Amino acid sequence: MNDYIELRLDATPCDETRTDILAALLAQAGFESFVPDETGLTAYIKAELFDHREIDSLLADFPMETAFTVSRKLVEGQDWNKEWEKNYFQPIVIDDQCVIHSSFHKDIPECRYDIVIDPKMAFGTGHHATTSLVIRQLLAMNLQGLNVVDMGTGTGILAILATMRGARRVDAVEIDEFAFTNAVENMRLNSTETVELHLGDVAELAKVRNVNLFIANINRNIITADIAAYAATLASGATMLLSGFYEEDIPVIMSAAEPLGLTYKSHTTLNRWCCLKLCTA
Ligand SMILES: C[S@@+](CC[C@H](N)C(=O)[O-])C[C@H]1O[C@@H](n2cnc3c(N)ncnc32)[C@H](O)[C@@H]1O
Repeated sequence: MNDYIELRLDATPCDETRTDILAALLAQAGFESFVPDETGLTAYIKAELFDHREIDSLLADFPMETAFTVSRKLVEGQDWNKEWEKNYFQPIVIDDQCVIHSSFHKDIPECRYDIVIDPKMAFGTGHHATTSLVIRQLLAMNLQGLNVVDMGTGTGILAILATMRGARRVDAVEIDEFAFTNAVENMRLNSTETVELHLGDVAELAKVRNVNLFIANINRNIITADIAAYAATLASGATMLLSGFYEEDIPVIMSAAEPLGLTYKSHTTLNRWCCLKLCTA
């Protein structure tokens, strides 16, 4: 278990745009986990990767007029995950249909779909806008009998829900070894071990074909770089759900998608984040 630095950044003024930008910049600097609140953001990085000069220059170049107060402390590895989970991951209900909670939670609201996630360091508890936007789409669609890909599965949350919603085959791909291991555990917790988990990147799609629903909640740059390989897996009449980017990024995504025969169907947004639905002919 690693020791972590807990970095606390209070922003004045503070709003969701600022904490989102801050989290994105800190992610590039190696931070792994982010807990935004009304006054700022708490973020975590492995102690050996922490470089205060990088934080100073990142804040100096922050793109919006903002004053920051910064403090940090060392969090020893042993209890870190447990602390984080207990303090910050509360059960969440989406569209009155789907509850996501951890195995240690008590008094869980009853819902048609009950997903257990012990996230450790992986992304995907349903609390981030991008995850919940995709979950809402999955709850609204008929997934019965579909072949599904979940690219960038993180905790496996979307692959788990797709399986619960009746998908026939679900392939889930994750590049990060830690998240992959966590997804394996979460599949077991939800009895969804039928999900075919792949450790790797877009190259894992080489043998995947005839996909009816392709989900990728990653980020704009990876999606635009890899979308041709995503499109190559699709059956006719397939749907693609893309997230992990802002509404203003839609034209960039569409300029990569349209030459591949993918057309715009609709999009939903939450806190500027976007879930884009595309379809093939
Ligand atoms: C934003 S998280 C989404 C997690 C989960 N699917 C959700 O919706 O909450 C993106 C995930 O994609 C993974 N990832 C990043 N680049 C990737 C790539 N090129 N191929 C596969 N997975 C990737 C990250 O490690 C991370 O777990």
